[in-house]
Amino acid sequence: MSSSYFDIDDLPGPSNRRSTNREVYISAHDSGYGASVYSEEKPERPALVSSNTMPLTSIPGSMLSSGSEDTVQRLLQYQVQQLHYNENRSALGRAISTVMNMLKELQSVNREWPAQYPAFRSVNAPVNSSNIPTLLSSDRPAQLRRVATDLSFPSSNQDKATLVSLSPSSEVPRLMSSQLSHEFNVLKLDLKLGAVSPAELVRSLEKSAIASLLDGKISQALKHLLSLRERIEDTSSKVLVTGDLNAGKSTFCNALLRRNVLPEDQQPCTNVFCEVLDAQINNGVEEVHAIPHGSTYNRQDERTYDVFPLSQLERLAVSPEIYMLLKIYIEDKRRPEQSLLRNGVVDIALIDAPGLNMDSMQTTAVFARQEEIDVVVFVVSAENHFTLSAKEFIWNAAHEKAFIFIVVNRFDNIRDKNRCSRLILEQVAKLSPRTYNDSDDLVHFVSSNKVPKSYPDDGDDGDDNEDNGNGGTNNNDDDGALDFENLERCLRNFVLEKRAISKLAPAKTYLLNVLGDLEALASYNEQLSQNEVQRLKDELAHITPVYESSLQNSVKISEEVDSNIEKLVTSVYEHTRYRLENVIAEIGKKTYVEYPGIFSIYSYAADTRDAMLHSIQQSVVECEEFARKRTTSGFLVLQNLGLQHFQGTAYYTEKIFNNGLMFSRRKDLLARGSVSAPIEFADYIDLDQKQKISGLGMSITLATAAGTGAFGLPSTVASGIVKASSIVGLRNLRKWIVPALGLVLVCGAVYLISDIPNVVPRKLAKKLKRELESVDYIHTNSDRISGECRKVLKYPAEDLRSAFQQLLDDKASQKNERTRQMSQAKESLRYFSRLYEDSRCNWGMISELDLEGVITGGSTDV
Ligand SMILES: Nc1nc2c(ncn2[C@@H]2O[C@H](COP(=O)(O)OP(=O)(O)OP(=O)(O)O)[C@@H](O)[C@H]2O)c(=O)[nH]1
Repeated sequence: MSSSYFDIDDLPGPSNRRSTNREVYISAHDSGYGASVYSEEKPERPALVSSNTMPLTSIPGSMLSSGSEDTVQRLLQYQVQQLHYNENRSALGRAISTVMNMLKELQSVNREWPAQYPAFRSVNAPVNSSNIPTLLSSDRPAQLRRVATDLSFPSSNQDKATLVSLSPSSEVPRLMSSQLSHEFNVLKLDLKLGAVSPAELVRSLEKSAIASLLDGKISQALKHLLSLRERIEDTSSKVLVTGDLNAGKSTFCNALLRRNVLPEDQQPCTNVFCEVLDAQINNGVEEVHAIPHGSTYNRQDERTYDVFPLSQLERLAVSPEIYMLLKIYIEDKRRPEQSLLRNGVVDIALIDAPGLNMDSMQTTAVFARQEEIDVVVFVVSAENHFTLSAKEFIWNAAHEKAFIFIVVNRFDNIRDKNRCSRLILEQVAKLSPRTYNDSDDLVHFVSSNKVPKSYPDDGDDGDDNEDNGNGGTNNNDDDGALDFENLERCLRNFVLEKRAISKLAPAKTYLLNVLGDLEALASYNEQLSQNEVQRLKDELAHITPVYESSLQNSVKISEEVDSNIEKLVTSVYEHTRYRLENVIAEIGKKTYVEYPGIFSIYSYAADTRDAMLHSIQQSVVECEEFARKRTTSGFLVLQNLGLQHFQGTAYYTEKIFNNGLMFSRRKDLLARGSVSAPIEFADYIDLDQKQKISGLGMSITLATAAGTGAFGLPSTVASGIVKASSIVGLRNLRKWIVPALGLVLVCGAVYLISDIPNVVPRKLAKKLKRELESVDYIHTNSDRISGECRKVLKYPAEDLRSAFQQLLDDKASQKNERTRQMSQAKESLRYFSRLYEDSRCNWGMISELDLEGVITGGSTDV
């Protein structure tokens, strides 16, 4: 039996190499719930969908013993089918868990490192990127696959999309042109904003905004997977019976149930959807649960429905204004192989829909599209053939891939049965060629009111086996019963087969779509991560040597700068010391001011002292000037170093050096008046012993010379006097001593006074030297001047060092940042590679699940 009974010719064409292959899958496996994805290579991973052995529903011994060989064989087939169904169901259940875990992991990864999302470009949109031609050069037409489990076809104006990169061309993954040129299904972002194309939007949106949109999509997918899991775990199956007004839908349902449950009338009588279920579900109690509009039915909660006895059904079925659905629990006492509701394999619920008219059409169409409806049985009156509403409904259903089983009822009223069936089949062929091809299984001509009921007491009016008077009957009752039995068998098979498809196929298709999207997303991000790792590697390869050489330079230059500054400082110190030592050693050795005479000796001394101090101070100024020059040249050397390494960068800025500001704070001691050398009386007289003696000797000599000279006595006379004194005796000598001493004193005084011009400079020089020595003047000044050089040069040196430090800090932070990014990119690469492999592998395994494999083919085998 084919998998789909209506045309799939209008499915979109293949979109790319992989999609092309997937199309093979689609055409072979599409069950009307959207296309699938395809993997060329067989997965190598351990089987996600390993065989599972669900216990077979045991066949009651009574059935085996009481049933015919045919019945036993049929039951065995049901069991095998059920086993296959269970295997697929549990495999899909596990696959759903696996994919949910993958999605959850992606969600958490995406929150930490936003995943990149490829942009799609409409094939009609202008191409402006240089990498686009490769994307468009593919010889396949772009296409869309249907999204998720949505039954509707994509409209013709839906985006036909091709992938384009949102990254710079250097980062364009190589896979994009070949493998990613399809649009996402489940994880497709809803990017529609006026005239802006999704591709432009993707490009313009922040990475984080894309990530949060993707996050939302993942959450939706997780939710949907949960509902799919619930769906595949649901063991029941729902059959919707619909058709024209008065076609005999209720009668057909009753015939299937072998019991008059639903109200039948020549007048339209079913206005509310009636769902007939096995009373076992309702603890074996036969009753009606009428669900009012707006209420969500929960059998455990009586507030969600009203309870009525079965006898009230006729009244309830015509109260659409109060109730939207009637759940009718009835007991089917027939054997499982006969019962439809409780057949030992699957719990089937029959839903009798109101007859189709313009009002009910939409509602029924929506109802038929519901996920839980596994099969739609369309009842058409053999007398009326297909009405317009019927054609419209079947046409739409065909396009929506709902599975339709056609029952041509009231066949007993037809005289020329062959002509009738030929005409009806011709109509079916036009409406749905596939259904026509399988018409043996899918189109049945019956007379529902001729089916004998097991419960004649259920309000049966007794005309079950009689003509209802609507026309003559040429139908042989036995033939009719056989026809109906055949219909039942086909319907049962059809339900079982379609249940596998309607319940499991959406899960399979959705999983394949999610995995296809994950694979594409992973592949894209894997490639981006690879590019990122390579880019970071290149950057690190560039940054690391720069950092290391900057570090070495920085240490070397810092040491050089320190040593050069110290050399300069030492040279300035030594120069200053040498200069001051010389100057100080020389003071007192020359005449500084003219001696103005005995009456101005104080000013003479003061002027001499000031001149001496000035000469010292002058040399200090010269030393400072020398230091300024040396410091300026030192500054320039440092600045050149800075410019050499950092010109044009923000690390170093050129500065102007004003050496005139040097020594403005720390003044020379003399300038500060610390060395004052006050003038004292002693500064005029040199009482030094040696000087004194020599002075006195000199004065005697002078006195002698003066005496003799003054008194006109020759020196020989004087010595003669001395000799004479020794001859003349002490008395005579006494007469001479006083005048002689007076003479000596006068001579001494004359000498001292005359020596003042010499004594003052000498004494002051001595005094100054002593005072300068006491304050360690030479060292202090040398230290002050050289220290100022060090202090001043400290600033450009610091600037240079800080420039190096900033450069190093920058390089170090760049290096650290790149290293951090690298580890992230590697982590991301690992993750996306794994996601890619897992997605591919799981996709391959799920795609191999054959949901219909065991079906033995409708009525022919059973
Ligand atoms: N002769 C004949 N009459 C039938 C057959 N099936 C149903 N009827 C009669 O057709 C009339 C309508 O049957 P219903 O089962 O109420 O039809 P329906 O399609 O459920 O009606 P609405 O739901 O109200 O649209 C009843 O009088 C039935 O007895 C049949 O196979 N042969």
